Amino acid sequence: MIKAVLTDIEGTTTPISFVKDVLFPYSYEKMEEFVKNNLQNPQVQKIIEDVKKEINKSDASLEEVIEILKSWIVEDKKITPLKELQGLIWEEGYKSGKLQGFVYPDAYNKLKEWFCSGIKIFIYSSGSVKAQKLLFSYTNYGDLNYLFSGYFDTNIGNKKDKQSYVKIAKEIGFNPSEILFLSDNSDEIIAAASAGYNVIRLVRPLDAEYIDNFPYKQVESFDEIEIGRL
Ligand SMILES: CSCCC(=O)C(=O)COP(=O)(O)O
Ligand SMILES: [Mg+2]
Repeated sequence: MIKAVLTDIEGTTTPISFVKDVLFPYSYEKMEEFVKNNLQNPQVQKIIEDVKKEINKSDASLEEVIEILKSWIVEDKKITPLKELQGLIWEEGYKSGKLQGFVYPDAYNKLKEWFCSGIKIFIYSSGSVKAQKLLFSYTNYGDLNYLFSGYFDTNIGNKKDKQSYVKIAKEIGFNPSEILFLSDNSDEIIAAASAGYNVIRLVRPLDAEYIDNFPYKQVESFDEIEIGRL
């Protein structure tokens, strides 16, 4: 019996285009100014040090660090210090009204239905926990954070790594067989399934295609998910 849902964001609750065409360009354009204006912020200082560690170059200049961060955005690298920094940059965008999170209507309706029936809902995204909370604070349906019992990002591990799902199950206190994981990414689906989760792959028509002979269920919308039937 499913008692908890763990869901991805990009390509699952939210269109890929919102992340790639709105959030990423915003962080790219603001990166240099934000880092230079926030050099006294201990979080930014730690992020800069983490980037230097990641590239194995302890004497990298600030300019080099900024260029690396920007190149990671272009390459859609899911590297933790970049994701942490993007969360800080997007905060100003959401708070000023320049950014508004988007959640698909079917995802909103189904998440609300599950929440009302006592299913615990958790988020697992490569975006930082701060970025996740911001996106769901400022959506087309208002603040949706009341729906969620917890949030996970790459600090718990890579989304394509089975161990990340093992750790999340332990942390949220459910057996993997009681959890349904939702994502558009087939590698993430396979990793979660190998940890014993129930899984469904989202195939949003504008974002993805059905994979032939994929061994797990694939759906276009949350409307097609009936938890009681799994
Ligand atoms: C939390 S909003 C930003 C999403 C993001 O930065 C990202 O890389 C999306 O990855 P996901 O794991 O949600 O597919
Ligand atoms: Mg995704």
